Amino acid sequence: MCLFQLHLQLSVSELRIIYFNKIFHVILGLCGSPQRCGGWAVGQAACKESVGLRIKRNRHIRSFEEIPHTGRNGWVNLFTYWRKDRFRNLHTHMEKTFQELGPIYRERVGTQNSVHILLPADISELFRSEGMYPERMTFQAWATHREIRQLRKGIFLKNGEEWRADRLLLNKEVMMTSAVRRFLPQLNEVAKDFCQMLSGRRSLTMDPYPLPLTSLCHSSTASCHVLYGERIGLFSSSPSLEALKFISAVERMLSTTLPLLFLPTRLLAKIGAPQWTRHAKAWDHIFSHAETSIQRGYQRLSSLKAEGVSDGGQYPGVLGQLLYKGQLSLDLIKANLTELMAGGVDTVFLYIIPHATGEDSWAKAEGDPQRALQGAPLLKGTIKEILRLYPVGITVQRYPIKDTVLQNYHIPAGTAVQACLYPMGRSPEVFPDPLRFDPNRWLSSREDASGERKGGVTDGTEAAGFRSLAFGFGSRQCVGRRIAENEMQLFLMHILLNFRLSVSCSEDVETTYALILQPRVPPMITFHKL
Ligand code: HEM
Repeated sequence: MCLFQLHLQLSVSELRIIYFNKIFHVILGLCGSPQRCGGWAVGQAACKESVGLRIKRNRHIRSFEEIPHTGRNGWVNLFTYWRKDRFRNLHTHMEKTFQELGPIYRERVGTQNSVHILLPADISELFRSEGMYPERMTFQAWATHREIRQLRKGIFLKNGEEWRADRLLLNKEVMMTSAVRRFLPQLNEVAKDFCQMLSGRRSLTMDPYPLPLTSLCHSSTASCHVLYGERIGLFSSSPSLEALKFISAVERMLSTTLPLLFLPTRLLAKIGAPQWTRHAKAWDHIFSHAETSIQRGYQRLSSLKAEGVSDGGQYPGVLGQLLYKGQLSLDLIKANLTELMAGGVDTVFLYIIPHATGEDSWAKAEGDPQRALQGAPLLKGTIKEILRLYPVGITVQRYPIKDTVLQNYHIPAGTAVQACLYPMGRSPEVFPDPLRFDPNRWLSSREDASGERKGGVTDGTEAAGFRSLAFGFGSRQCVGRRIAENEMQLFLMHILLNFRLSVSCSEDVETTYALILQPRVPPMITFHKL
């Protein structure tokens, strides 16, 4: 699942963030709270050693029960969540709780009990105990929908060997460098067409409310082009009804997921509760859209094959690649592409308000999108910086497969642990001057564990690689990552090549959480044709 949130504003000499400029409290030090753990610094130092070593050397590992917590009764907590409308402010609630309790805390909400961490050293420790088949917390409502409708699950919902088998096949189509090379021209074409669509007038001011829709249109068009090898028809003056209905179904699916997170979905389904019915109907629509696209793609490829016509070297989309290879059944192709398509659409809120970065990589690359992106490190840094401050998904969750130690507390195998990205991105312990928007902080030459560049690094440990985690980490990280990153960078590059942008006001813009992090009110943006 996923969404782009780019929100910058021009300044004379540097890119400066303005969109979400609410000043949040920085993470406080450790002193004061009686529940606070033995020491943040101690824990960080300890995490540089292996868990095994620490267990031997440190005779004072504290018990799980001693981890600072927000209250023992999950139902009282759930009631407080509801009373204080905390579901929509989960990210700021987490940030405040870290400030009060230190770098690790437990929270029980309803029947869910999880440990929260934010320091890269601890997240790197969590990564080391995730095993060969990493698992996330499940969206039970999504799983219930597949079970009730007797549909196959895709990688988002699968676990164990079944997940790994599908995931390895999909990695070849969307994550590997050879795959990226194949689909870059599709993404480039969509980004160019989007600019073309905006180019009709010398200057165009976009109302905040259609803007998210426009962004969704861009992202879904890009994902659709890569996944199915066809355009979804959203960039014309009269976008196709089918495409608009699909987008609205994805929006409904997302907005109805959150309230179902802490409720027994099977029971709700049995009694036909309206919350459930709305959710299930939205998924039904998403599946029927995928079915139609797959049928169309299948027929197109079959007729080309029957006529002995080659595709002329044209990329047939992930669908075509999977069909040609025949390693996944049609049911599984459908299950996975539906999840990929929903994942690709739900995220893209692209509010890019930058000034020209001074990078002339496009001219130097002579129209080759791959070369252009390679020559534009600041674009990459910009995207990372935005996702640092406004991660789409506010946490990444794992269940360690072996007992581990975090911040000197014993964490039994199987505990739900949430790496909290939003508080991490704003922590001065992790990023110097965290509220400053500075893409340059990512321009270091060092690489992290996933081959990505590190940013604003404050120490030289392996954990330094665990700072840019908006796409998750390890083998379960976002499978759409390469699509998303390249789509965002190309979009940003084409916008910069064609427009100067400005934002009408510099007032604070607050964020809200609705399964993904969103702006409460998107800003008004003007595109001035260059
Ligand atoms: C800004 C864009 C995006 C962000 C920030 C994002 C973020 C994430 C995150 C944090 C995860 C969980 C990773 C983990 O547990 O370690 C995830 C998983 C996933 N994402 Fe994305 N995503 C984005 C775009 C996309 C796109 C474009 C697609 C599809 C084309 C996609 C499809 C998926 C799928 C299918 C999974 C589940 C992978 C698995 O369980 O193996 N995402 N995403």
